[in-house]
Order: sequence, then structure tokens, then C-alpha cells
Amino acid sequence: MSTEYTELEILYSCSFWTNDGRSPQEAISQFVNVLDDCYESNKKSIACTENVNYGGQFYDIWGKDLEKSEQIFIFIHGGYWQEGEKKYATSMVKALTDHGIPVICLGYDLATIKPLDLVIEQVAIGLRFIAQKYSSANFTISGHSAGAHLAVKAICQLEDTTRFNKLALFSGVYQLEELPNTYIGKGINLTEEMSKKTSVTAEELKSKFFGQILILYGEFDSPKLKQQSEDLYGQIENLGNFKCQKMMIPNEDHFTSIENLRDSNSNVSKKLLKFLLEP
Ligand SMILES: N[C@@H](CC(=O)c1ccccc1NC=O)C(=O)O
Repeated sequence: MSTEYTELEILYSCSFWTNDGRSPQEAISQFVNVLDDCYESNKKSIACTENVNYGGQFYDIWGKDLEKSEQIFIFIHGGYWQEGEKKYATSMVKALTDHGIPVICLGYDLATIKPLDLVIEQVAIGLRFIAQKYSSANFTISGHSAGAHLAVKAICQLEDTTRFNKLALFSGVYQLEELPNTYIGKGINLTEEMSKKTSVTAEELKSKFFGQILILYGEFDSPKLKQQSEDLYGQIENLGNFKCQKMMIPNEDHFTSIENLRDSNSNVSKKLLKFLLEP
């Protein structure tokens, strides 16, 4: 383990925690390679409209019969708001489009070029745009890691969330107050004030969102992220009238849980499909 990192930074560093002892570098390179392969093979077999413009950014939409779709899945990639791209967010596309659910992979400006609250606002602009464009659909908003955070915060910015009826959150980070003095926070100039403003509260979610929530994390996810998922679930559960479930996915880490969405028979895919297909 590198001595360049503080104890707190290590607890938040997803790639330091793996299910098979592979190194942080190996975890990241495996993730990038698997997701690259997914993207290339999806491109060969699944209809896709790439780079639809919204609010200064772009999304890709995978699947057919988009206008007639009753349900569309929107996925927001992770990378601690400073790395990643929508191309690395297509592992679930095959399983979902096989079940007739189109997938939107939403790109967004990284918080290295604008403050995090404006990134959240941009994602909210994307959600409004998509709701207007696919007017017969309901939506599941989903995200991984920092993308799960953006999913929750963006939905809280919407005026009308009626058609956004499911949230599927993979290994999210929801409380940002500890991040300003870490390499993660410094990478996006996260001030104390911004970290407070952009942290998730169960109360704001409850005041805006009325659907079902699935909170997932890997058995080998980083300790801080596991705790944050448990805490969010606990807070929501205490609020009562929410349909919220959580699942610790056995044997998976922060990266393999997303990689294994490419296999429709994996635990994580089966759980996601059940959540999407049940009323
Ligand atoms: N520098 C981070 C990268 C990371 O956490 C990450 C990379 C890709 C997708 C999601 C990630 N985590 C949260 O957004 C790490 O290696 O721990």
C-alpha cells in the first residue's frame, strides 16, 4: 500500500479494495478493458444513437422502438466526478435491451471544469430533456459510485418526478463532508461548503421522490462506501413510507459488480432485472 495516501484516503479509494487481491492498478485496468470490450461488442449487435446533445453534453441511447418504450433505463458513470466517460457505462446494455428496456448512458461535464453543484444541475437538465423527448416512458435512474450520487442529487432538483419511478444505486458515495482534504476532493476543488451542499439527505430525497429504491454494494467494496450505502438505507428506512431495498452482492468489489452486469446470469444482473421487471 502506498504511503502517499492518508488512512482516510485509502478508506475511500475504491481500487484499494478488491475481491481477489489484485492491485489498484490491476483493478482499474481490468475495469477499463472489460468495459471497453463491452462497448465494442455492444456496438456490433445493438442499435445505438450516439452523442445526442443536451445541455452542453451528450448521451448515447441503446435499443429499439424508443418512442414506444414504456420503460427506459438511464445510467450515470462513476469516477469520483473527475474521471470516466459514458463509454465505460454500457455493461448492462445487452441484458436490458434483451428484455426490451432501452438504455441511456448519460455523459456529463467532469467537476474538474465546473463546480459540482453545476454538474448536478447539468444532469438534472439531461433528465428533463429525456423525459420530454421520450414522452411515453417511465424511467429508472441508475448510477455507479459518484454516478449514484449524481442520480440522487439530480432527481432532487426536478420539479416533477412522476415518471422517474425507480432508482438503482450501485456502490454510491452520498456524504461528501470528509472529502475536501483528500486527493479526491482536491481533484475537483471541493470546498467544505460545496461538500455540505452536495451531500445527500434522506429528507430531500423523500420530499422529491416517490418511487422504489434499490441500494447495492459489493461485499469487497471500500469500507467507507459500504458504510455510506448502509447509512443511506438506514435513514430512508427510518422515514417510513419508502419502498427501499438493499443488497450486499457477495464476492463482488467496486468494479466487478459493474463488470458482471455483462453476464445476464450474474447475481447482480438478476437482482437488477428483477427490480426493473417487477411492477
Ligand atoms: N481513483 C479512484 C477511481 C475510482 O474510484 C473510480 C473509478 C472508476 C469508476 C468509479 C470510481 N469510483 C467512484 O466514482 C480509485 O482508484 O479508487
